[in-house]
Amino acid sequence: MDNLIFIGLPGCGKSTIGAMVAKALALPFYDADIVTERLAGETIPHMFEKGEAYFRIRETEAIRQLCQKNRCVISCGGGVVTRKENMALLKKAGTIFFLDRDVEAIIASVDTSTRPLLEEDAEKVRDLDQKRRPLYEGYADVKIPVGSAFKKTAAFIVEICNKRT
Ligand SMILES: Nc1ncnc2c1ncn2[C@@H]1O[C@H](COP(=O)(O)OP(=O)(O)O)[C@@H](O)[C@H]1O
Ligand SMILES: O=C(O)C1=C[C@@H](OP(=O)(O)O)[C@@H](O)[C@H](O)C1
Ligand SMILES: [Mg+2]
Repeated sequence: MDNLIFIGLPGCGKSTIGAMVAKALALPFYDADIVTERLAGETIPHMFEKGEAYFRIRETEAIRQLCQKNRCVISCGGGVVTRKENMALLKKAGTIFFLDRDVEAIIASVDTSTRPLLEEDAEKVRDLDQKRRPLYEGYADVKIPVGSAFKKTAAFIVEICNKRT
């Protein structure tokens, strides 16, 4: 309960900004992708070789475990919104922040080699944006615009959190 949870497109800054926010608020930080890799004992690209469905099952196991935590910062993988089960768990576990970064900015900077769904083609972020935007918007408690300076975005989120407590 009472966790800060980040969702949004791959490359929008969830992992980086989540870690910054956790540090500033002196809260534990968990990256769901890293927890998934640790639980499964294999990398994300390796899991995707067995199919996206296999990765999604492993991802849900990580989300289930993370949702037991209290007062932590949790950065999810971009596709967490594709399973209702994940979002039912996360909704109960804390406040959901949708990090909304311009798709073109993501395409210009994202590392495709570690993200199997982008398979060396960052343009695929456009399709993901079309499919997932309604989900990100629908599940968000708070929508945060992300500019080029992640530090500023993190500081803005910290300010919101400090005002709430
Ligand atoms: N401090 C920063 N300021 C601006 N852009 C950054 C910074 N750190 C990383 N990036 C860019 O943001 C992209 C996404 O970061 P990441 O946190 O991994 O996103 P996500 O976890 O949402 O996929 C990276 O590809 C990188 O180009
Ligand atoms: O958008 C997606 O479906 C995915 C996003 C990735 O996380 P990031 O959003 O941190 O890149 C990772 O979970 C996996 O490659 C699938
Ligand atoms: Mg990430």
